[in-house]
Amino acid sequence: MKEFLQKFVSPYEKPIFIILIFILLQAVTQLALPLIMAVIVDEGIVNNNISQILLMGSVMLAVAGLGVGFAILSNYYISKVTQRVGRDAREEMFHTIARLPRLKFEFFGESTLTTRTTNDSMQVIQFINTLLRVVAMAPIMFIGAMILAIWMNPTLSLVILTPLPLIVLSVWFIAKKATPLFHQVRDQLDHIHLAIRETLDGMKIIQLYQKTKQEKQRFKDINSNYYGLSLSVNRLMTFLTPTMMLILNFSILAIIWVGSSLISSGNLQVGQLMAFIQYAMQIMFSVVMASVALAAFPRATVSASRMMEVLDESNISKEPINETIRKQVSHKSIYFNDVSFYYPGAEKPALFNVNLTIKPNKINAIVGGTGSGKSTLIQVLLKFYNPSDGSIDIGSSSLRELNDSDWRYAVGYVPQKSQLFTGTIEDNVRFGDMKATNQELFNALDEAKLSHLIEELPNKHQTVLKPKASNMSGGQKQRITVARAFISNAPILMFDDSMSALDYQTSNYLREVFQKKTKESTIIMTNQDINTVKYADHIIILEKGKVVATGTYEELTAKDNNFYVKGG
Ligand SMILES: Nc1ncnc2c1ncn2[C@@H]1O[C@H](COP(=O)(O)OP(=O)(O)OP(=O)(O)O)[C@@H](O)[C@H]1O
Repeated sequence: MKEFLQKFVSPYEKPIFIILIFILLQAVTQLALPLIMAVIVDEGIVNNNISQILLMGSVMLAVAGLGVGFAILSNYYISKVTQRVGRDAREEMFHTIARLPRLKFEFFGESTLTTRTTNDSMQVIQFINTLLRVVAMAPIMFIGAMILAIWMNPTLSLVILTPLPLIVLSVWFIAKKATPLFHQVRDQLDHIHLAIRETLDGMKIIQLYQKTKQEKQRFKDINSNYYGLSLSVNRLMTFLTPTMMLILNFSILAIIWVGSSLISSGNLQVGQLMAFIQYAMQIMFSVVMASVALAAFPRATVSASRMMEVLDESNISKEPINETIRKQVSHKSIYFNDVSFYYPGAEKPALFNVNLTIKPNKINAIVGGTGSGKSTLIQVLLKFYNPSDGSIDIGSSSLRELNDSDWRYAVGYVPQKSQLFTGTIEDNVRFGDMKATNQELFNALDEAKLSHLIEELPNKHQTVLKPKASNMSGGQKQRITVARAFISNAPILMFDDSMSALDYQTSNYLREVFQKKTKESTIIMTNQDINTVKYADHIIILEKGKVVATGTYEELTAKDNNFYVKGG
C-alpha cells in the first residue's frame, strides 16, 4: 500500500493539502455548533432572552452554512483526486501489461490482469477516498471534541473514554478475521473472469457440442465459491456498524444518566448536557470512522499489492526506440548457437541444441510437423522468450544485448492466428507503422492482395472491423495482418504459419512479393508442409525441437522424397 500511495497519490500533494484545509475548517464549524447551541439553551431559552436566541440562532445558521460549504468543497476535491489516482493507476497498469515479458504475462494470466486493472484499482481508490475523508476529520474531531468535553465537565468526560477501547478492540478483531478472506475473494473473482472469458471465446464450440449445461454447471460451482466467500466476509463486516451503534447508544444512555444527576446537583446546565451529548457522538463517530477506514485497509492492501506485483516489473523497457537498429541488423545473417528452450515446468525442451543460420535477404523457411517447435523458435527470435541455453546473434550483435523494443522495431511479424483490433482496416494496417504515407498504405494493401477486396467495400479501407474482425473471412483477416507487416518496411519479416488461411492464388502471388521483398528484407516463414514453401532459398527442417536437415527443396527432397512430408 505504501508503494502504491507513493507512486500514485504523492503527485497530488497540493490538492490533498487543499482538501485537508477544507476538512479542518469543516471540523471547526462542527465543533462550534454544540457550543453555540448550549449558549442558545442556557442563556436564551432558560432566561427567555429572545434577542440572544435570535442572535445566536443566526450565528448558528451561518456556521452551519459555512460547514456545508466546506464539506461540498472538500468532497469535490476528494472525488477529483481519487478519480485521477484511479485513472493514473489503470493507465500505468495498462502500459505495464502491454510491455510485460511473455513469460510474466503467461505467469499472471489474462483474467487476473483484467481483475487487477479494474476491480483491484477500484478497491484501492475507494479506500483512498475513505482515507482522505477520515484521516484529517477523525483526529481533529476526536481531539477537538475531547478538549471541549473535558473543558465543560471532566467527570462526564470519563463516561466517553470508557467505551473507546471496546470500539478499537472489536474493529481489530473483525479486521484480523477478514484479511485472509479478502485474499480468497480476489482469487475467486479471477476464476470468475477466466470462466467468462473462456465461455465467450469458445461460445460456438460450446453450442456446437451441446456443452452449455456443463459450462453452466462449471460457472455455477465457481460462482457459488465466490458467493460463499463474499458472504463470509460480508457477514463479518456487517457486525461492525451495529456493534459500533450499540456501544454508541449505551454510552449516550450513560451520559444522560450521569449528566442528569449532575444537573440535579447544580454542577451542569441542560444546554451543556445537550452539547456534551453531541461531543460524545462526535468523539465516537470519529473513532468509528477511523475504525471503518482501518477495517477497509486489509482489503485495499491486498488489492494494492496485487497491482504493485504487476507494476514492479523492473525489466520493462521504457526507453524511446533507437531507430538506428534497422541499419544495425539489415542484411545480416542470424545465427542460432546451441539454442535450447524449456517452457516453465516442462520436462522436455521445446527447442534442443538448435544450430542454424538464417540467410540475409533470402526466403528462409522453417518446416516441421505439429509441435516440432516452429512457433517457439519464432517467439524466441522475437525475444518473447529468452533461450534457456545457447545464444542468438544478428551479425555480430548478440540478441540478448539488444533492447526488446529496439529489436522488435526491426521486425515485421505475422502470427499464426490473425490478431486484429477494434478500428478500421486502415487502422489495423497502420499498426505496423503509424507514420506511413498514404502511398505506403496503398502499396502494402496491394502487396497483401487486399486492394480488390477493399474496392468492393462501401467504406473501402475505412471499413470498420467488428470485434474480433467477425465481419472478415479467415483469409481476409490474414491478408490484413500481412499488409501490417509489409507496411512496417522492417528489415526482418517473420510469418508464423501465416499462409494456411490463404487460397492458392494469393499464396502464389505472395511468393512473388516475398521474392521482391528480399532486396530489402530477410524473410523467415514457418510451415508444416515443405511443398508449400519449395520456392524458399533456404529450408530448415525441425523435428521434436531439433534441426534435422537444412538445404533447398531440391537438395532436401533428393535425399529422401517422403521424409519431410511426414512432419516432426
Ligand atoms: N506456452 C507454452 N507453454 C508450455 N509449452 C508449450 C507452450 N507453447 C508450446 N509448447 C510446447 O512446445 C512444443 C513446441 O510447440 P510449438 O508451438 O513451437 O510447435 P509448432 O511446431 O509451432 O506446432 P504447430 O505447427 O502445431 O503450431 C510443443 O510440445 C508444445 O506443447
